[in-house]
Amino acid sequence: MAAKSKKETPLMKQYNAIKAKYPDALLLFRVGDFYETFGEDAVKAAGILGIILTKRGAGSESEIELAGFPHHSINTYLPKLVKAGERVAICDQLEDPKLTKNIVKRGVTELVTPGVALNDEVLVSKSNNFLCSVYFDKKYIGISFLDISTGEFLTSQGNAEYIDKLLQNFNPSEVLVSKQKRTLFNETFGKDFHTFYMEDWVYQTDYAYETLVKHFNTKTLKGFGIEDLYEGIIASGSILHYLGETQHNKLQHITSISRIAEDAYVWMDKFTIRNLELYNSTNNNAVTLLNIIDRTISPMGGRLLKRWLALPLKNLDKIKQRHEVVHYLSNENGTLQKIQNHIKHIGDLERLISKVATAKVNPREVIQLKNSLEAIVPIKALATNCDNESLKIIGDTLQGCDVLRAKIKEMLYEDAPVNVLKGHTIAPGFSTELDELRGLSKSGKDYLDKMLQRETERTGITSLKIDSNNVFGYYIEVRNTHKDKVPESWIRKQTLVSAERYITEELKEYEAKILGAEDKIMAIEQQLFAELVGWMNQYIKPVQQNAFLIGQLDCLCGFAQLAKDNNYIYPVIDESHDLEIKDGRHPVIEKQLPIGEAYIANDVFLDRTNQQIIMITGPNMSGKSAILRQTALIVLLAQIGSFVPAKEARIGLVDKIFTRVGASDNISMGESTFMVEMNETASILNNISDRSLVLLDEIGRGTSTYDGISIAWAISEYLHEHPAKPKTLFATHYHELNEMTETFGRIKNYNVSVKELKDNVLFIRKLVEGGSAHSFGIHVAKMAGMPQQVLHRANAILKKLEKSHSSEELTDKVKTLADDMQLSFFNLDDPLLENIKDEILHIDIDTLTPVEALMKLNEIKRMLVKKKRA
Ligand SMILES: Nc1ncnc2c1ncn2[C@@H]1O[C@H](COP(=O)(O)OP(=O)(O)OP(=O)(O)O)[C@@H](O)[C@H]1O
Repeated sequence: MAAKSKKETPLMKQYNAIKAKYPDALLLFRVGDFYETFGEDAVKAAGILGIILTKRGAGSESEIELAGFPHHSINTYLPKLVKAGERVAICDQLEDPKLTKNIVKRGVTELVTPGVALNDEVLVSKSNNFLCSVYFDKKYIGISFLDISTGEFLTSQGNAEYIDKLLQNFNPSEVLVSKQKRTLFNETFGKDFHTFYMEDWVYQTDYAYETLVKHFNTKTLKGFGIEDLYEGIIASGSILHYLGETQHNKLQHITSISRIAEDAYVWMDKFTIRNLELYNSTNNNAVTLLNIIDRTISPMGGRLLKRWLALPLKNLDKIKQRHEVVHYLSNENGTLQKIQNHIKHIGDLERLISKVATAKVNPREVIQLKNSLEAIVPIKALATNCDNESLKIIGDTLQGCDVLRAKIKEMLYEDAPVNVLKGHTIAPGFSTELDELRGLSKSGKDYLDKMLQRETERTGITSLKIDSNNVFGYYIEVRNTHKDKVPESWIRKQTLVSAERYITEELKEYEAKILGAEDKIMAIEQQLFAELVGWMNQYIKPVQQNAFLIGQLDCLCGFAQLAKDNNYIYPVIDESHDLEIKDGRHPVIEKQLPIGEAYIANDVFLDRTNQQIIMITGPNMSGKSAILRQTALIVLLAQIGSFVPAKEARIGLVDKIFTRVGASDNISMGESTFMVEMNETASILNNISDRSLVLLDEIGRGTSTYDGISIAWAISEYLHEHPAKPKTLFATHYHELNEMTETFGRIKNYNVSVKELKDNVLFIRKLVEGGSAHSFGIHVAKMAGMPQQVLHRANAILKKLEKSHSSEELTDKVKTLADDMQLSFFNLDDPLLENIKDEILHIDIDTLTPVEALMKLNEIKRMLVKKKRA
């Protein structure tokens, strides 16, 4: 809020006027060498940054909270504010304070928000930082994503489920929504996103279209293939509008917009992405698939791999091309190593060139850009000479950018500084004027050295020193012991404890030359550097293209490296509907096992004629979920172009992967867990295709046993009878479902084998044909340290239950058993407990003294301790 007071100083008046324009941003107000915050902003900033909160005009009527930091610390403090979710308006001095008698003109030069950041400290190198905009229309929802730090701009449209999935995949840092759709957005997509609400008028077709064609300088949007995306266009236009509002007007690096083609990629809904823990996990410490497979070296590769993982391919040729490159590179170790070594020297090309476009690049970064492009030269040569078509194309398409590199080399010192004002930016030989001034400045300094020598000899003062400070420039310093030898012509300027400082006519003359030259040098260096950056803008597209190609190459090299390190194989991928995995492994679990423990590989075969649905039973912890997930992950890895953890794999192209895990700890949005589970499952049943892979893990367990069995049965039956005949793996505790094979020909029973020992089970973890007779939950309870009495009782109940056959009988049994349980709480089978019970019942409380009571208690305790030791 703006600070209000009757006695407003001119500065506060200016502050309040600017703040009123940015009411929802935290305003950093430049005053001299400081950025100040006032009022509520100051309270917030002090809290987030841990800086001191003081008061301006303390005690007076215009008292207001104040917190600030030195302007040069902006890169330390700004990211902290943005990471804390603040929108930060940076208000700078727009004129040189020395040149005006009035109050300095100030204005907001940039509005930094979580989705619009170019600052290295805010950005994570291997992650995109997407700003997103969502537009709700009657039929579809439009969405667009823009990463201003890399220039990527994408759009799409679809139903709520699809948009939800995209939001999950792209994980935007900030989502723009029209003010009027605030509630609708929260209801549809939840409240986890950092949202900003814009005026409704921004979301209009004509305005959006105009904004986009104006930005791209085209007549239509046809060339981008998004012309018919009515809702997508509105969402995209609104993003550009927002960038304008936040003072981001240098956007030449946003060179195109592309459509996220829904049909081109494997459909995975958000539950599946979550369940498979592809790149996020509900458990922060959990290792994700991305952690295991990411062998990329460059930031571009890291970001692209995430995208590939979110959008696995459905196009057979494209998948095969990637596999062929991985195959080639994993066999050509020398080439792989060489390419990877060169990639190590490539910086974040995409973000560097974006900084060029936004004029935020510094000299050192331009050198980095040049060196990165230099590292591409040998990569281009290696790829072009490869014996693989796709690599050759990458090699041919990579741009040498010779002129750009030569120009940077010609213009800049190799060790140019971060700050152009530090000097030593423009290389010698580029500008005659600059070289002359540098010569002058240097000769001026040489002259001073000579002068010092001459004066020392003339005066006989041995400790004579020439130095300079900000107050009176160059001076000669004489220690007190030699004061009497100072010539009369010298003018005394300053007296220190042990020395005096003088100036001379000659000294001042040369000072003017040196300082004048230095000021000019600085101005010329700044100007030439700005010219270079402006000139570099013509290279935005080729550099972006290089960045993309290097990202691809990096991902493919990463896959080859992964295949070698983790023993992955070349999967066969075809148009069939079969899925045949021999000795498949879970890529993440196999890496997490304790040393010495080997992952037990398993075969899985599914088709649409004989074995469409596999019903997997087995005790808890036996590895059912692992088999389900590894099957999905193997398919997914194959379709992003990677090799897979198996001995052999033949995969008929999959177009949708669904996984559902029965609700247990899955409570969300206030609905009952069972309801959530059923909703999620319903969405599968409504979307299946003949190329879908469905994985159901303990579906139905969120309700009572009989409900659960009935629902699981009905779902399996539906999937079996559905004309699409989707390939399905169903893990369940309900061994009753094994009976389905009698009626449904394409359902097959398997179980994850275990060996039953006397009173324990040994997990073999092999998937074998056949159902299992009962659940082993009690054994797991034992392993978990459940008290003996409970285990004992559970076994007794289980035995009785297993004897029953009809469901009615079963229900009756369960009921009587429950009654039994209540009545006989004390009637535990343990003879010791019986003894204790007797002891207690025989105590005559009326005649018992306190000491006797304690002794009795001690006796009981001893009985128990004895038992425990035995
Ligand atoms: N094939 C395997 N080889 C080695 N260890 C395995 C294998 N499969 C699973 N495990 C280990 O066993 C643990 C339990 O596996 P998983 O969660 O798949 O069991 P589950 O049968 O689904 O259990 P629940 O029914 O309780 O969900 C895993 O976390 C993993 O550590």
